[in-house]
Amino acid sequence: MTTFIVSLFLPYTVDFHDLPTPSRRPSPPPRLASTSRRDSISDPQERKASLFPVPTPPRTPSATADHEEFFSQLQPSAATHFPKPHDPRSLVRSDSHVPEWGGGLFFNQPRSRADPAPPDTILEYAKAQERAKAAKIRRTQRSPKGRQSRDHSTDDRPWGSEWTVEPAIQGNGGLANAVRAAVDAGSMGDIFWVGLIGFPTDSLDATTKDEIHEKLESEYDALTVYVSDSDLDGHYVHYCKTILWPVFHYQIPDHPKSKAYEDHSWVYYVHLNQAFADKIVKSYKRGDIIWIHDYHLLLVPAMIRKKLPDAQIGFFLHTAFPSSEVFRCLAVRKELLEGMLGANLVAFQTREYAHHFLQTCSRLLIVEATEDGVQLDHHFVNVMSLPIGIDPKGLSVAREEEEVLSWIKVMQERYRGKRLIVARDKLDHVRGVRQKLLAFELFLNKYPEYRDKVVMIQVASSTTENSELAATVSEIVTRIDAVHSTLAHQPLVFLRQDIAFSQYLALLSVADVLMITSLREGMNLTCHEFVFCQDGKASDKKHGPVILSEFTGSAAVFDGNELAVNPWDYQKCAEAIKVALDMDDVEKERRYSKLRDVVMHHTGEHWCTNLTNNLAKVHDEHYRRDTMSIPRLSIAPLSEKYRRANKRLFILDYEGTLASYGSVTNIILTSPQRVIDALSDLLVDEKNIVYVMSGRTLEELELIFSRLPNIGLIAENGCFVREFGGTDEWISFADDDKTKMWKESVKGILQYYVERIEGSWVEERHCSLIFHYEKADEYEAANRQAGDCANHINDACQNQRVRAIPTKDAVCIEPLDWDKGTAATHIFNNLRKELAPDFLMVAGNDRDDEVIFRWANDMFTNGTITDVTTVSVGNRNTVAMATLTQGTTGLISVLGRLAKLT
Ligand SMILES: O=P(O)(O)OC[C@H]1O[C@H](O[C@H]2O[C@H](CO)[C@@H](O)[C@H](O)[C@H]2O)[C@H](O)[C@@H](O)[C@@H]1O
Repeated sequence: MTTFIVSLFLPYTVDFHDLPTPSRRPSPPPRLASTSRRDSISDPQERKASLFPVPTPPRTPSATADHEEFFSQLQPSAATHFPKPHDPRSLVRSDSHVPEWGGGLFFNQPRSRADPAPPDTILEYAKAQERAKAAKIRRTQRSPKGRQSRDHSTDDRPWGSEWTVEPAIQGNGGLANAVRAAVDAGSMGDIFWVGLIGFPTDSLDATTKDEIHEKLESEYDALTVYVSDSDLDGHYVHYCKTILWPVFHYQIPDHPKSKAYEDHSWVYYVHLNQAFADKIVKSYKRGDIIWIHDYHLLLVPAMIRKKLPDAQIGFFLHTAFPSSEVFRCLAVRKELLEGMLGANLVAFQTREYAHHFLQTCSRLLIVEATEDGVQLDHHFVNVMSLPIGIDPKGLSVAREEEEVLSWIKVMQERYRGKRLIVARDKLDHVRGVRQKLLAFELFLNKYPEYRDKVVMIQVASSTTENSELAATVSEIVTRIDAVHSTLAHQPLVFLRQDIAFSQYLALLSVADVLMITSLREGMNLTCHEFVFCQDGKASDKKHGPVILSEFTGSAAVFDGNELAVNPWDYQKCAEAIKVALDMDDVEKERRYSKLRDVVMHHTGEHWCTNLTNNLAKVHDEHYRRDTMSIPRLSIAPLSEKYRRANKRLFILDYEGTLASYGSVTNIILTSPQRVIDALSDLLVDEKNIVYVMSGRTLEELELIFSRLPNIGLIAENGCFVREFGGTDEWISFADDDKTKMWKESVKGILQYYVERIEGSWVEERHCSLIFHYEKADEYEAANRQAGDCANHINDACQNQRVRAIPTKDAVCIEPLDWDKGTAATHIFNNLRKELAPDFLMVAGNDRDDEVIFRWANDMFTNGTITDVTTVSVGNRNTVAMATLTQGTTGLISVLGRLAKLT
């Protein structure tokens, strides 16, 4: 059994050695400040000028230039980008920030043969297509037979004779580190990476491609997908980067260029996704697990599902998932959702993104979405959230490296007496660098007393795609420098290029504050790395605070222990800087220990292992259900029974059966109006007696069903019954004194868990107690403790005739003697003789409905009721006679069809 980790880029690439390297430079060892350029200046005047440069004209601030030189002692190259440049399997940066795709930045690699300039209009696009076609024909005519791919119309260099496998610069470093950590810990088994090799490959001949494929497959457990340069360009540079990436980060592209491109680049997106699906299908063996990652490959799950109906497929989205109102702006939107829904399990970084996805499916695909997933016509797709994390073990080794330790010393010396605010972001609109600089500028204006004491070091690698943003940012940098720099101090160090890995770790270690102001971001592993590096093992203990945009996934996991900011609120961001700098040690410590707990618990390894376990579980449930012989509810025989009946009794569960789960006042995913309409249609027929059963209190049920005064109700899972026919009275089965006693004992136990699980709480109903932990800070830990809590109560309260049942995000404690089955018995026994039904239909969806299914099945087998139908809505294993996989919508439509029969 192998797990395929499918991601756009492999964690490996290839460096060709038969050509000169464009930007590779030998990496000098870190030098202490005394060896830096300005310290070598002997003339004191000149030295002073160098130390304290005067503000310079716009766009070339000298302060920055000075610092750039300082940091460029290890200017990024393959040798400085990775902690272990010659070990392709080693830890990499979580966030790679490659400024240019396919630019041959660190390695000798071919350039793209696709048309580099994105046409502005559809007309230009059509012309470009024509040109490309003609060029292809010319190339084919020139090439010798069988070697069509080896043509060099744009690049005649012979790529191929000598190359080595190197760690990839492109791609998702966080994913690579997480998988590696899980494999090393032995929790993943065999894996195969599936992805692109990280550069355009049209210039490679077939033999070289085969050789690379073979080496990566046999020595690096990696399957290379080859696509044409134009497919890759259209997919990545255009559809992904100009359409999906902005939209997923709440930036609706309305630039004319984007609009013109939308329809055309979609084709390339499809092609590339298909190439990935084909590769996986070809390599798949029964029992293999397929994990597809991120927004580049949204269509792959459904493409694989088409060919491999039983495969175990998981999909994880690393970016944010926007609200349905934003997602629906995409021209091709249903296809994207349907593509993702080919998986058994679709997972997100946070609950918010998962919830957005559920709502989007519900609204755009008109399917039923519950908290657990999406109910499609023939199957259920589970949806969950699980935040990715870093690899503390790997990072711990990396920061012990001599180079990192030297840089820590260098920086401590260089910035002695200053408070350092640091950040490393790609200069992309979504990272909010502009907003951060404006907030910093405001901070300097508002609090001049800090001007000489604070330095913000902002590393921001830019791309040509974002030249407008780069220019705007440059202006702000220049302004800050011109206004706030003095002879002795420059408060802003703005680096327009990336820094070496060792410098990055050193910077995180010596900083006082980290400031991240992304306008949206799936997670932000830089924060996690900062927290890890602040523990004082490699440098002085810092335990510095994190100023973090509330729009990042990391803010959701840090849960208020960061200094959360809205990046558009410059005033508040400026204040947050002050709060961070003024924070006393006790408060720092309090926050830091919480942040560190999160970082050390939500590691990449934990993420990988949990995703794999969850996928196995849901796949097993889906598969088991499919192979079980419980028939689907068949409407024709049910209609026949309905027609011939003289009196019909319906007992229908509410949440999860008639309506999706939700609070009484806020039922988001399914409107109860449809439920009310369906039930009132049934109630029109005098032959029908209808009861709704629920775990909710009598007051809640009265509220929900206020418009159906005749309806019978079963509240608190069988502890109360309001009889059919329009009475206001409730029959209570439980003894008040006994209830009071057991509640006292159970509350004592629950108190223990409430104190230990932050965010948990106890809801008291008339005859039951519910221990809720859906908002717990540490959800996984809470989940485990909830299991203990249930066992604890079941052991301790045996004599009090109560039981604790773990349900989703809660433990329900209720009396043993009263349940939906006993309520149904009561109802049936009390029906007057002339109302005795010869038709019974019971519908439920959860394990607490099994008892009433059993009761109803018995009524049929012992001949008490002629026609009985028990239906389980959803996909669980059940004793019901039939299942209804279309979910609540399916049940409502069945009831609607019955109500129309005469
Ligand atoms: O720029 P791309 O090649 O399109 O890749 C997108 C980004 O992927 C990685 O970030 C994503 O995954 C991270 C880990 O789960 C998460 O923290 C981040 O929010 C996601 O966007 C990669 O780290 C970025 O450099 C890429 O830009």
